[in-house]
Amino acid sequence: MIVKVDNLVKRYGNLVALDHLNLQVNAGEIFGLLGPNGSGKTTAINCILSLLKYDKGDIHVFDKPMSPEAYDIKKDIGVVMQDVAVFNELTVHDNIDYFCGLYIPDKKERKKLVDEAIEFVGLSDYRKFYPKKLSGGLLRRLNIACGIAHKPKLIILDEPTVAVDPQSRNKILEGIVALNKQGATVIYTSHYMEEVEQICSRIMILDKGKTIAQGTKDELKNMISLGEKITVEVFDITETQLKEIEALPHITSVIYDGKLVEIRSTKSKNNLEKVLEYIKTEKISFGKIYSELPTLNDVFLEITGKELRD
Ligand SMILES: Nc1ncnc2c1ncn2[C@@H]1O[C@H](COP(=O)(O)OP(=O)(O)OP(=O)(O)O)[C@@H](O)[C@H]1O
Repeated sequence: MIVKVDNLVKRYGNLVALDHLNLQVNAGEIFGLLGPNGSGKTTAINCILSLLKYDKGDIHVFDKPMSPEAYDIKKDIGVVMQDVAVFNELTVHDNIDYFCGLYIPDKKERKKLVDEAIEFVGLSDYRKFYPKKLSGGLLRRLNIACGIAHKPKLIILDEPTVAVDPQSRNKILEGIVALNKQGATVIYTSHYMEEVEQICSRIMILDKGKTIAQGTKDELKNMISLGEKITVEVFDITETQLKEIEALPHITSVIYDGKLVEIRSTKSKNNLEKVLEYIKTEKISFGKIYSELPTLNDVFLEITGKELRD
């Protein structure tokens, strides 16, 4: 097991930031820690890294007890924190070289690793740039290169795409998948459910310091009763017709905002067909009609009663 956290409790004064958290990360996974702001993701990461003291619990990394002095463990971990931490006085190349040098003393070996990292995050054209001259997205990519250049076995990324342009975001996500394919185990925290769905092999959803669900994205979606959401663009529909749609088999709710009818149903075959049949029989004129499978936001919504997004 790469990381094992048992019954972790962390309090800040009276606030319980982590409430008996249990977590296991297996070799080769991209493990996603998904939760709204303030759910405890960063606190969990900081405890795993022994950056924070905690009130109760056990943490093992690479099957060894983690502690602030566990340097043999730390050398195999690459960390990319939420706030960019690079030296403004050093160029892109020299920043990466500096951080890589903390782990790799051999100059020749380090040169190869630094060049690879620069190439990997797509900063080849910016090697001699100072951080102040980089856009937010490029700066994040530099931050990532500094954390991963020494090819650690475990890479922990805490919300690496916050406030990043779509091009850099895609580059970052592709890079994480590539690092994983090269053999690194990854812990990825985010409050963007789409990203977590896209790259993570297993996901834990946190809320208020507690695990509310975990599994693959399909397992998570199977935990809830929502089967699909059907949306119909309708120009004119009566209250009675909306009630009749709601009374169709497997339909759990119908909401109309004056333009779109949102129909939620439980898991069952032919829901869309039945809705379409009704609309045709009633000669209701409609524009677009489409069906969507549940998202991780729906999972969060059904379990907690609130949206994942702020
Ligand atoms: N140093 C601190 N002192 C007091 N409270 C803190 C401290 N750090 C975090 N908290 C609180 O602990 C809870 C968990 O915060 P944490 O930063 O771990 O959440 P998060 O899921 O990482 O959120 P975000 O995405 O906003 O970073 C929040 O209520 C936060 O306000």
